[in-house]
Amino acid sequence: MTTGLFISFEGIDGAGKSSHIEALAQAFRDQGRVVTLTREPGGTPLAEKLRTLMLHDAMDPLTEALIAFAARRDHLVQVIEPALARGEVVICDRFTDATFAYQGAGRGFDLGQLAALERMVQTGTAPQPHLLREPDLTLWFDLPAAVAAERLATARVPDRFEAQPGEFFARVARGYADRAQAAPARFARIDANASRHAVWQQVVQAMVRKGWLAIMVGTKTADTREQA
Ligand SMILES: Nc1ncnc2c1ncn2[C@@H]1O[C@H](COP(=O)(O)OP(=O)(O)O)[C@@H](O)[C@H]1O
Ligand SMILES: Cc1cn([C@H]2C[C@H](O)[C@@H](COP(=O)(O)OP(=O)(O)O)O2)c(=O)[nH]c1=O
Repeated sequence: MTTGLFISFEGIDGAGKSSHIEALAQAFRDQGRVVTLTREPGGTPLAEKLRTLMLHDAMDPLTEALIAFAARRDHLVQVIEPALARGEVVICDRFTDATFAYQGAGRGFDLGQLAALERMVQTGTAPQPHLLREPDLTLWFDLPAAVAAERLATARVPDRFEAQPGEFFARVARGYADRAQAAPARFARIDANASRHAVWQQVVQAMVRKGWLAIMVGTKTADTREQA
């Protein structure tokens, strides 16, 4: 049977992830793979309720971190692990790196305690009892906070996170950089300060380097898909 793949997209709000997630899912489908496209917080009925609370209700950093991990546990058990067991490609808009970047670096919550929660929540869900479930690859959309803020200024009504000041996103961006430095084999850095087409090319190259997509997919860009 085909081995499942777990791919996460990460980056500060406005980095441009959403523009490419569906295009990547389609590229895998074009090559005959079944794709589960999902997101965090969210991905199950319970986790989507927790997402609504997290994005709109005021709370302290510990509550925020616990809600993120509670939603993640349900998502892992109900959706991610079963899809990986079926050999599917799971593409997830954010995962645990977001908790380290937003609740850790952004809000200042203790990173050691987050690591303990990560172990508790992400161990024991996979068939291998001691495996800490993590993405096989994380596409990190790296963009200066000031550029992301310019992009978001006209884009949409801000939620609790998007309404944060520039310094918050500068800290979150550093949080992502620290996570990437700590696990370089898992991260593919995408220079998000480029045209949509150039960003898409980098996404495809990251997949080709892993041997997960054939090179021909790179001829289809997120732009051409949007126009289709
Ligand atoms: N490469 C790019 N260059 C300029 N603007 C972009 C680019 N990619 C996305 N955008 C725009 O920036 C905003 C945020 O993009 P989005 O994909 O929603 O980011 P994210 O999902 O990372 O928060 C949107 O208005 C989008 O149209
Ligand atoms: C997964 C996760 C997301 N978040 C935040 C980051 C985002 O601001 C927000 C939702 O992410 P996202 O789905 O990217 O929002 P949008 O649909 O507006 O593009 O939740 C955390 O703070 N901690 C987490 O663990």
